[in-house]
Amino acid sequence: MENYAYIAIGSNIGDRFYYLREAVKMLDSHEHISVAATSSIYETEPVGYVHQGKFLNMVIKIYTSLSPFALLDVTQKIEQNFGRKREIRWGPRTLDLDILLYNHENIETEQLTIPHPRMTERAFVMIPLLELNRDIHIPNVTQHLLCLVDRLPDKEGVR
Ligand SMILES: Nc1nc2nc(S)n(CCO)c2c(=O)[nH]1
Repeated sequence: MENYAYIAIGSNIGDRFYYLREAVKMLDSHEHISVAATSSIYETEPVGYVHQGKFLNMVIKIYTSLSPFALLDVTQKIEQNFGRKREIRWGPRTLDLDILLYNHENIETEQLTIPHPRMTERAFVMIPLLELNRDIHIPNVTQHLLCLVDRLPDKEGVR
């Protein structure tokens, strides 16, 4: 299992704890995936489409020999297994699995964008993620911040 990935898990319908626990169990029981770490479970106010119930959110770290697209296929099958219907795009769902990071890779296709495009705007993702790894490197995000810093005019020491 030479690759690692971080996956965000959310649910805001039905037995939310059950859906989160089962999703982790199903991922860990996959022959090409092993769950290395799980964050605490957070209850969070819905963002985006606010007329819906509170979510339970968590983030897990996995090791996998699957490619990012094969991993996406597994996560989508698990969502479907729990009756995930993408009726309202931002609407309520029994289970949501989002691949946040896959090694240090940048992937941009119709089906899959990694790092997840909205992850840094979402406390319900960033808090559990930082709980697992406070030194997380988010490709193409931290570099923007670094290049901003580079743009500051040279200053002698401020002291
Ligand atoms: N708090 C919270 N709000 C959300 N809005 C959407 S869409 N989602 C689904 C994640 O894509 C969530 C979520 O998981 N948690």
